[in-house]
Amino acid sequence: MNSQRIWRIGLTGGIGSGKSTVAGLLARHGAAVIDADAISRSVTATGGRAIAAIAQAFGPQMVGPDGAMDRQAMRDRIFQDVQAKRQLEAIIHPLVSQITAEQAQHALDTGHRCLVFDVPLLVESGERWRRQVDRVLVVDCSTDTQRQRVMARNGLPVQDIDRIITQQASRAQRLACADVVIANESLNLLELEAQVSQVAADFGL
Ligand SMILES: CC(C)(COP(=O)(O)OP(=O)(O)OC[C@H]1O[C@@H](n2cnc3c(N)ncnc32)[C@H](O)[C@@H]1O)[C@@H](O)C(=O)NCCC(=O)NCCS
Ligand SMILES: Nc1ncnc2c1ncn2[C@@H]1O[C@H](COP(=O)(O)OP(=O)(O)OP(=O)(O)O)[C@@H](O)[C@H]1O
Repeated sequence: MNSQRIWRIGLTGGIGSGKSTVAGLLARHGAAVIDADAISRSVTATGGRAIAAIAQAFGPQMVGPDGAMDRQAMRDRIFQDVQAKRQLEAIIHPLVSQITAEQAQHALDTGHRCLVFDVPLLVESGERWRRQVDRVLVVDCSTDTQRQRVMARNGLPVQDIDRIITQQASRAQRLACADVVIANESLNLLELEAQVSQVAADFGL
């Protein structure tokens, strides 16, 4: 493929699929990674741009004494109440879009030719994200592997993980949107690196 062209890659996958790991590997190949989860965390951290709106919509108890959103309380709330989830997304997603666009412009200005948008909810967003990217790269694994990885990573109880998984697009829906799939199942990290190197080469990295 032409190494001079600009590639905008939408990287997505279910919770614990390995998106951030793949994003980190693509960054090592020279991609500029724009991480929607990290931006979402920054706007809900102490002094973040979403804090005032969150306190207004959910009550001041949803903001801790440090001025950051109480993430555990919010997780417990939104994955049990679809209305609350929509309300939080309506506050956070426009900010994420705005900061994403700023970071993408900065990446282009500093000479990057491959931009990777790490967006957990790319498929769920319908056309909103898909029309902004040239290719959709899905990191895929079984639901059981998702559970095991998330439990090992942050000790979330399995019923909480399952609640999140059921609120996300299904594996089949995600695969139906994919232009490229990284099958991150029964692979050790070296084997994953090899798959990512192949994908990176296809995008001029
Ligand atoms: C629910 C929150 C408080 C949980 O925080 P926590 O620190 O436990 O997890 P973290 O932010 O690292 O997210 C982990 C994963 O949860 C899943 N997840 C997060 N938000 C959502 C959501 N709105 N719908 C479905 N899955 C979600 C994603 O797979 C994500 O990668 C937080 O994720 C949040 O503020 N979510 C709303 C904003 C959002 O939609 N973020 C997703 C991408 S912009
Ligand atoms: N092939 C693999 N072998 C072993 N561990 C892996 C592999 N892929 C990912 N992991 C581990 O699984 C966990 C989840 O991976 P990662 O954080 O990249 O997923 P994610 O899709 O970004 O998750 P989330 O949506 O929750 O942010 C991490 O601890 C990571 O190190």
